Amino acid sequence: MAFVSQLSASTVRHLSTTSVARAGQIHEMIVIGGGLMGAGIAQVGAQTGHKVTLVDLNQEVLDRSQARIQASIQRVAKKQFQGDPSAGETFVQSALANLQIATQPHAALATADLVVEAVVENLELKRKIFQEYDAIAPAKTIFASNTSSLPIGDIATATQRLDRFGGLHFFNPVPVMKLLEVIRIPETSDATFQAMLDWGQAMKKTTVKCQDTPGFIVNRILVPTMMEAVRMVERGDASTRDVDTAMKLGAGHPMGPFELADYVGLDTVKFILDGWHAKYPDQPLFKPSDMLNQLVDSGKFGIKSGEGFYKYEKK
Ligand SMILES: CCCCCCCCCCCCC[C@H](O)CC(=O)SCCNC(=O)CCNC(=O)[C@H](O)C(C)(C)COP(=O)(O)OP(=O)(O)OC[C@H]1O[C@@H](n2cnc3c(N)ncnc32)[C@H](O)[C@@H]1OP(=O)(O)O
Ligand SMILES: NC(=O)c1ccc[n+]([C@@H]2O[C@H](COP(=O)([O-])OP(=O)(O)OC[C@H]3O[C@@H](n4cnc5c(N)ncnc54)[C@H](O)[C@@H]3O)[C@@H](O)[C@H]2O)c1
Repeated sequence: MAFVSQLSASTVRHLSTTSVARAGQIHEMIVIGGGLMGAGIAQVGAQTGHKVTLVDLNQEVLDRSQARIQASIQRVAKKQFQGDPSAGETFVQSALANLQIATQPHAALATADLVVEAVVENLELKRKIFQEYDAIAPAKTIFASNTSSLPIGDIATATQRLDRFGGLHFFNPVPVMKLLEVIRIPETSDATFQAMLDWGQAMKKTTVKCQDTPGFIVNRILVPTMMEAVRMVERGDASTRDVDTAMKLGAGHPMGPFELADYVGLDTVKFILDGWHAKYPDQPLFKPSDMLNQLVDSGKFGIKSGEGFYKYEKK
């Protein structure tokens, strides 16, 4: 991350106290990673009146994120302001005015109350980013990861601010899914945890609290269910299509497990599965899946690449 190294420590004033942004006082936020999740988090932040800076590796990726955000805000406005297009347009324009994009975070980091990281599911990358941000962020800034499967504590120890570190786990698609899991590590201070919960409410999400336990709440239950679906197909018990149909019509899920995997992104699904297999090698459910590996090896990442378990029309 050359851009962070370019900063001299003296360009950003470090506060001498370790007080965090007070509860309900998170106004300025940085989202690192403008992919599926980061773009959604940035969008909802901007829609709910936060000053947001979205950071990614290059302008091309950021332009794609911005286009996705614009299209999604339009959908939200159409739904929320049915029959009042002028109010809808005001909503869209004020949300967009709250959103900046940047390949370098330093200007925003000088005053940020919160940094939410949503880069690819790779522990070393997340640790490296947080270590670099920690050296230049003010003391008040709370750091949080949107990781699906990595222990928050393993990411947080790259920083000197364990008391101001937590997990903020959103669900895909962020503008639609109402849940936010708020995770604390043993060192997270009560003030930090409360600030994250209050922020979740300001983001108009329903928050649930969880300790730093594998998969938090949803993925602890969802991942084994999805893996059981893979094992069924591998054994030849049923087809992917029939498993999906069964779970939608018989269990009331909006998407079947293979549709959901394509929606999440098979590259991300593989990161999660490989990580859990490395951590729990004796758990047969998390053993690598040839079916999944072959798709990822051939660049079939699901909806985002146009093909995964199913084929999709390019948007
Ligand atoms: C099996 C393979 C391998 C398994 C390996 C195991 C590894 C497991 C990996 C686990 C991954 C975990 C990932 C993460 O940590 C946790 C998650 O996020 S899990 C995912 C959670 N999400 C879901 O479960 C989504 C379920 N699906 C739905 O709810 C719906 O299908 C949908 C996505 C909302 C889409 O609904 P549809 O009705 O199909 O489609 P519409 O287009 O009509 O949309 C409905 C409604 O929503 C609005 N909308 C949809 N998308 C957006 C958007 N991006 N922005 C704004 N608005 C959106 C749309 O306008 C519609 O509104 P309406 O018109 O109805 O008012
Ligand atoms: N996809 C989901 O359904 C989902 C749901 C909840 C949580 N998550 C978690 O959210 C995180 C992001 O997942 P995603 O699906 O948005 O991934 P994604 O691949 O869509 O996006 C990741 C983004 O990170 C950017 N990036 C990579 N390295 C970077 C760096 N050094 N600095 C800045 N940006 C960088 C990439 O360019 C990309 O735009 C992962 O930890 C994932 O586990 C994913």
